[in-house]
Amino acid sequence: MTVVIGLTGGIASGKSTIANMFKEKQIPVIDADVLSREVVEPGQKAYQKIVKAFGDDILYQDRTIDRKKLGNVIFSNEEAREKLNSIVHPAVRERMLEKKNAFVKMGEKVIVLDIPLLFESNLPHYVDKTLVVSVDEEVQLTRLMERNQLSKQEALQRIHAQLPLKEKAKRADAVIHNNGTIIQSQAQLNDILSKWKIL
Ligand SMILES: CC(C)(COP(=O)(O)OP(=O)(O)OC[C@H]1O[C@@H](n2cnc3c(N)ncnc32)[C@H](O)[C@@H]1O)[C@@H](O)C(=O)NCCC(=O)NCCS
Ligand SMILES: Nc1ncnc2c1ncn2[C@@H]1O[C@H](COP(=O)(O)OP(=O)(O)OP(=O)(O)O)[C@@H](O)[C@H]1O
Repeated sequence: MTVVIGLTGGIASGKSTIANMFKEKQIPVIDADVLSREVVEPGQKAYQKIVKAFGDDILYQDRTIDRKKLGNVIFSNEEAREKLNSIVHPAVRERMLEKKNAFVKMGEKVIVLDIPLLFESNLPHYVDKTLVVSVDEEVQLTRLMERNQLSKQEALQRIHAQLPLKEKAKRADAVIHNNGTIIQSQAQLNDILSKWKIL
């Protein structure tokens, strides 16, 4: 039997940081953000649809997608965001399930799906356990502004494009509070995995 863990949280709350801890334990991680980049490469079906919907303005000169520009469009306009989601999400889900099934066939006992929008997209049925990485909003804001070089307003728009972290935490099977040090978060992860009798 394979246990599938759905790793989620808010933008810049620390999902990739926790995903790396799983990888260090030789547990495979399938990252929806990585897949969402692959499915919009030129030549892919979703790429054509995005160019049709958003025009050449969101392309670099070599016709690849300028993600910063597209991000500015969709995080300031809910209708545009829903349009992009409707193009990208089905392709991501298809690839994610293919990859998950391949790991199951290989006999992996634990698989992690890192899905930022797990709750927003109603995907908890894809997984056996949900794990939310949470932080206080001030910490999230500071880390997001620093990592992505965003203004406060831009960062807040991105945070508010998602379900509040408190709501995600309420729905989760377990929560890692990532306000402290990485070592403290690592200890929380180890406790959760031993409670779940994984490792
Ligand atoms: C808008 C895009 C081009 C910005 O690209 P960029 O490289 O700057 O960011 P990246 O893809 O690494 O996403 C960073 C984080 O933003 C948040 N985020 C991304 N897209 C969305 C969205 N549609 N709604 C809410 N939050 C989102 C997630 O927390 C994600 O982890 C890109 O995020 C995108 O194509 N989004 C639509 C697909 C999507 O929903 N991806 C997230 C999960 S599949
Ligand atoms: N406990 C921590 N202490 C200090 N910095 C941290 C901690 N956890 C994560 N960070 C930093 O915060 C930023 C966001 O973390 P990370 O990239 O893991 O988040 P994420 O949830 O995967 O983000 P996104 O979904 O937006 O890609 C990164 O710059 C990371 O180095």
